[in-house]
Amino acid sequence: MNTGLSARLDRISTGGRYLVVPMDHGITMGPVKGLVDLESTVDSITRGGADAVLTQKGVAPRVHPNKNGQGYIVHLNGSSVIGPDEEDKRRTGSVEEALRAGADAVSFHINVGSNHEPDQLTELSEVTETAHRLGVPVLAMSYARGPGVDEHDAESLAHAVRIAEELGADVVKTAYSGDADSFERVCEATRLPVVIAGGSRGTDRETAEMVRGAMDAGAAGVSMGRSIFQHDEPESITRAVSAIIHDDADVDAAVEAAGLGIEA
Ligand SMILES: CC(=O)[C@@H](O)[C@H](O)C[C@H](N)C(=O)O
Ligand SMILES: O=CC(=O)COP(=O)(O)O
Repeated sequence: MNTGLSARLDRISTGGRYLVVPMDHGITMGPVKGLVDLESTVDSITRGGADAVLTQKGVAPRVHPNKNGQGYIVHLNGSSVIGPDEEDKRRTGSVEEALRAGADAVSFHINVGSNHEPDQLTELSEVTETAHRLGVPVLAMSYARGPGVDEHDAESLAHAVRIAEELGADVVKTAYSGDADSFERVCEATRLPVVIAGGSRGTDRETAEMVRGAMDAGAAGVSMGRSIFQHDEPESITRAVSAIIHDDADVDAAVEAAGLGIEA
């Protein structure tokens, strides 16, 4: 048994449920709302109930003093929207660097269906080998993304999450298919805990309904970035999402308990 790996998984989750807030978008999108004052955002979302925050290695010194003892994941590849091909995620760090940056886990993004899929499958496989040798869990961000690929098609998402398991990941994140019935098919495709990305920010109710639907379909939580870190009240929206993930709250109770009853 890999005791280091399971101990570290416990640091980024609560009772097998995951509320991870990724903030690696500084490479993808630049210093967007919520990422300029990263320190304050990290403090708010960890006070609101996030199990872990996720960033690229360079900003680790800005994360640690503000994460209120919660978990930390370092992301190991990236690309930008102004670069030649956003789907071409390139390595930005190693597992060893992530450990030196104080990570409890690493994450790696693959675009299943893109022109870069072959290289990304090899790289994810290499990352899981190194990480497991060092007792470090791997969160695979496995998207169905590429020319002619429907990013929300349940069959494609099921294939994407299955690839993550086949390559040795411990947790897999993918996009939500849009409803609980179709997302059940995605969760059934793998034994891994499945967490959903949020995508671009919607209303509070839309965010809560997406999380509730995913949990009803068998998901283990979220790796939700923009819907949380771009919110005017990141601590409150984190509380709402946490109520659904950690306390099985329904949408109305979660939104109201977080003080978000009136839609912004
Ligand atoms: C900006 C996006 O479309 C996201 O889905 C990213 O691809 C996911 C990831 N967090 C990133 O910024 O690379
Ligand atoms: O790393 C990025 C994610 O996990 C998802 O980010 P989003 O902003 O919720 O799509």
